[in-house]
Amino acid sequence: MSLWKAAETQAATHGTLMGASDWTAEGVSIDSRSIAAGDLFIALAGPNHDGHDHVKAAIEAGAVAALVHKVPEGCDGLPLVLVADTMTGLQDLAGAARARANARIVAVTGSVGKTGTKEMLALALSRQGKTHYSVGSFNNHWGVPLSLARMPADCVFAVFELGMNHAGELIPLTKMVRPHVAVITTIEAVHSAFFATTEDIADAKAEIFLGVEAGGTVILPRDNRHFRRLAAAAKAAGISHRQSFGSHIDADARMLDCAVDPDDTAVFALLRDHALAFRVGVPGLHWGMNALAVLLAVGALGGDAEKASQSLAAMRPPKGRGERHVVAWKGGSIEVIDESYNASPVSMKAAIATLAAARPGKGGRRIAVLGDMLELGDSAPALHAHLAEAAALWNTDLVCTAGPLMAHLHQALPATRRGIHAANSTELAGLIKTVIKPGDVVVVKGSAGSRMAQVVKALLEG
Ligand SMILES: CC(=O)N[C@H]1[C@@H](OP(=O)(O)OP(=O)(O)OC[C@H]2O[C@@H](n3ccc(=O)[nH]c3=O)[C@H](O)[C@@H]2O)O[C@H](CO)[C@@H](O)[C@@H]1O[C@H](C)C(=O)N[C@@H](C)C(=O)N[C@H](CCC(=O)N[C@@H](CCC[C@@H](N)C(=O)O)C(=O)O)C(=O)O
Ligand SMILES: Nc1ncnc2c1ncn2[C@@H]1O[C@H](COP(=O)(O)OP(=O)(O)OP(=O)(O)O)[C@@H](O)[C@H]1O
Ligand SMILES: C[C@@H](N)C(=O)N[C@H](C)C(=O)O
Repeated sequence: MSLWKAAETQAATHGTLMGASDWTAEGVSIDSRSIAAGDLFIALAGPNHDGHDHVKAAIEAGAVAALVHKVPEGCDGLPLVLVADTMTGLQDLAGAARARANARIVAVTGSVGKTGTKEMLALALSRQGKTHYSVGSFNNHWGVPLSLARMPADCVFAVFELGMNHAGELIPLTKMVRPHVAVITTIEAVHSAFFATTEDIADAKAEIFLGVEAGGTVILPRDNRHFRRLAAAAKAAGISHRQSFGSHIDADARMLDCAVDPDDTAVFALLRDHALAFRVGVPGLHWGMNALAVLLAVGALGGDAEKASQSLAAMRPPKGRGERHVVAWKGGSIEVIDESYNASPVSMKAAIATLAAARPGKGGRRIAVLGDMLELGDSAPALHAHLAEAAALWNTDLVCTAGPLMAHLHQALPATRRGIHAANSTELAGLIKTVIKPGDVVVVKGSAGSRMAQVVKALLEG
């Protein structure tokens, strides 16, 4: 598949072609360590490396050419596109991809649920037309232009995830993507160290409206306490098509009932006046709610929402966001639920609530193994301690903890639920095997920086 011919790349980036100029790139990459044959490699400067030092390696690994702002040593004669600045070059390529596209485009933001919702949209839309979507959580000033630059000219739908942790960051991203539909999953105290109030978080998420195409649609969380603020911001941005999802009686996609099972989630909903029953292949009320946003977005893009609802049974959790593993354990087995990708108060509570639906084996327990939640500012100790209430509400049998912030939860737990506490995840990874018994279901969660993936690894080793 031809994505960027040399001449198209030159025109998009106003660059100078050097070396061979008859190449056609089938993909775009910014990382020599994961080059696919046929990629165009873009050499970016980051905090740890300068991609220019890896141009030769990228071409040896199969890149057809590299976009550079200087010719690295030993790269004379290689196929290059020389530009003034490679970051601007990537953005220019993204802009050219957007300009030539006929796709109907949806962009997803929100305090949590962006990646899961993006993946559900990708799954549902792929069954209705050629769909391009961002990989992983590529949602920032590098990830969004890279994902756009990778968009094939002939796709019917495209799905992008937009992230921020400071005010102002979404504006350039949404103006680059120019979505026809913008989804806000929810507004919560995530990255709250960088905001004075959740109103400020809502305002920063509402920046996504500023790039929505004329005649576009916004999909908003009806049950969220900032719903009216978001709706007013959308109106102020000139967007007249505003739809909502939630349990609220006025929601366009209204949750009537949701049954969380060990393996998946059954949703009964009203899509305006049309009743729908469908399953999402991941357990959790939050997955059911996010699915309603997906159905509205599919409809607003011109797709078939009912067909989309039936696609979602095939959904599987993205890496570190609820992946389930059955592990042989001391003559029996345990179930490990890997939620180690990230954590915030709202997603911790959702994980604890979902654990209640798990089915331990004979004599087994429901155990939460939790690492510090980061980027929460001064309220972090209290927000950690408050999780004791969620554990009580959802009858978690035992809570093991790691990290200085989780020490506050450890103290707040009643003795009956209080498991071991370790200074950090490395220490907990060494201790956890002494606690877990056959039949247990164990959810492991913490912020990426808390490295609870080490605990998951220890458990998977059996
Ligand atoms: C630029 C880049 O992608 N870096 C990734 C790279 O980092 P590395 O440590 O290697 O060094 P550099 O960044 O300095 O490298 C510069 C370039 O050199 C390339 N390179 C390096 C070595 C080599 O041998 N060959 C090379 O070609 C390199 O690829 C660079 O192009 O690798 C790391 C390990 O895989 C990556 O973690 C690192 O990724 C960075 C962090 C990144 O942001 N990547 C984006 C593509 C992205 O979208 N990543 C998302 C996570 C985004 C995120 O956290 N979003 C926040 C909200 C955003 C807020 C905003 N303010 C912000 O901080 O950006 C959220 O809450 O969701 C993902 O990985 O899923
Ligand atoms: N609506 C929701 N309410 C509560 N928790 C949620 C909700 N949606 C997703 N989650 C949980 O939040 C965590 C992160 O999910 P996901 O990766 O989809 O969010 P994200 O916004 O993309 O995160 P990031 O900004 O780190 O990329 C997971 O544990 C997921 O189960
Ligand atoms: C890294 C970013 N995607 C994120 O989600 N950060 C929070 C604080 C986390 O890692 O849990």
